[in-house]
Amino acid sequence: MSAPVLEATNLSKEFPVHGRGSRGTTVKAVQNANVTLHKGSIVALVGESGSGKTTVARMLALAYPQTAGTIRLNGAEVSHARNAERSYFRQVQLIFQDPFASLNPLHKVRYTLGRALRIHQRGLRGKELEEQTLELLRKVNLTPVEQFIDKFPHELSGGQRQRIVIARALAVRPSVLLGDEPISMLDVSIRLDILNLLAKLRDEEGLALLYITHDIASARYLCDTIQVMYAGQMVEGGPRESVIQSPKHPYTKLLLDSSPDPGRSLRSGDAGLFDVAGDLGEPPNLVDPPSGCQFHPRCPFAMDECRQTFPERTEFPDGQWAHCWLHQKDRGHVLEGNT
Ligand SMILES: Nc1ncnc2c1ncn2[C@@H]1O[C@H](COP(=O)(O)OP(=O)(O)OP(=O)(O)O)[C@@H](O)[C@H]1O
Repeated sequence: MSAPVLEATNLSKEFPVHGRGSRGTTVKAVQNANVTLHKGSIVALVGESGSGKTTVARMLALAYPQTAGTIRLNGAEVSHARNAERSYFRQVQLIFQDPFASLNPLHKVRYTLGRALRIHQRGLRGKELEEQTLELLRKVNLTPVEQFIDKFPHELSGGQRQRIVIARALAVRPSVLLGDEPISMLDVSIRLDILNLLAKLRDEEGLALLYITHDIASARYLCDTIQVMYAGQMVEGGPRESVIQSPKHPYTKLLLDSSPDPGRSLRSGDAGLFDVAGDLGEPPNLVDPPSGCQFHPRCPFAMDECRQTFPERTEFPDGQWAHCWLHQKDRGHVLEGNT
């Protein structure tokens, strides 16, 4: 495999808690997270609400400084010198959940995209600017392009707005897209179209993508690699089918069991698709998280070790890995079956 485009190692984030009596208290939002993104490949970061996915994305986008850990873009550690940051911001683009909030309601598509294009190509104007704007609209499948270029955000549907947000990100020719739940606020009927667009951008533009979701079925549909987060800790990861067919962490198994059948065809148009069903129970309080593996209070297989120490990473032959004491204790077989 080619060298990583973006690589984060042992990233941690603690947020200070404000208020009376909370001096020195922090929310341990992310602990020792590793993410590696390659050109032409999509990694899913899957976990329930509050597991730290957005915080990881924001650290990767330099929107939050990390408490610990390193980020490397094309092998070079991220420097906070102003010029270096500017180049980083161009190469790493973040796409949010809500396409309406991401667009200025007073600006037409032509202005929004033109402005982004000129960030990368300062002298761009006139016919060339128009041509490149139209080309961006084609790339995100908003055709016939003439119908869209002079629209305001409120004249577009949610899916069309998210395509404009993606086109604006592409305008600066990034190498990495970070999509934070990019389909979760869209109508079910168009979610698949946006996932297909992201897949096309991976294949045709060679982008490296991080796809953040609470829904493992959409991760399976889109992504090459899946990583699972629980309460700020990365608990499992690996090639998509290995993680889905043979989860190595009890939390991944719970997510799969609570999800609408991830094996069901996404072409079925099932309205419930991409929404986690079932009761996953309460995630822990990250101000005072459980010791050891944070999943242990909910884990049917919890042992003494789980309460004491977060387990080392166990590697499996096909690139799958997990942090779970079951494997350290040769008890991984208890996870087999029923997924
Ligand atoms: N700015 C902040 N200040 C304090 N705590 C924060 C801040 N941002 C996030 N947190 C806390 O960090 C933890 C992780 O939050 P985060 O938003 O990263 O999770 P998430 O998996 O993206 O969830 P969601 O899908 O709901 O956005 C949560 O406990 C959250 O309350």
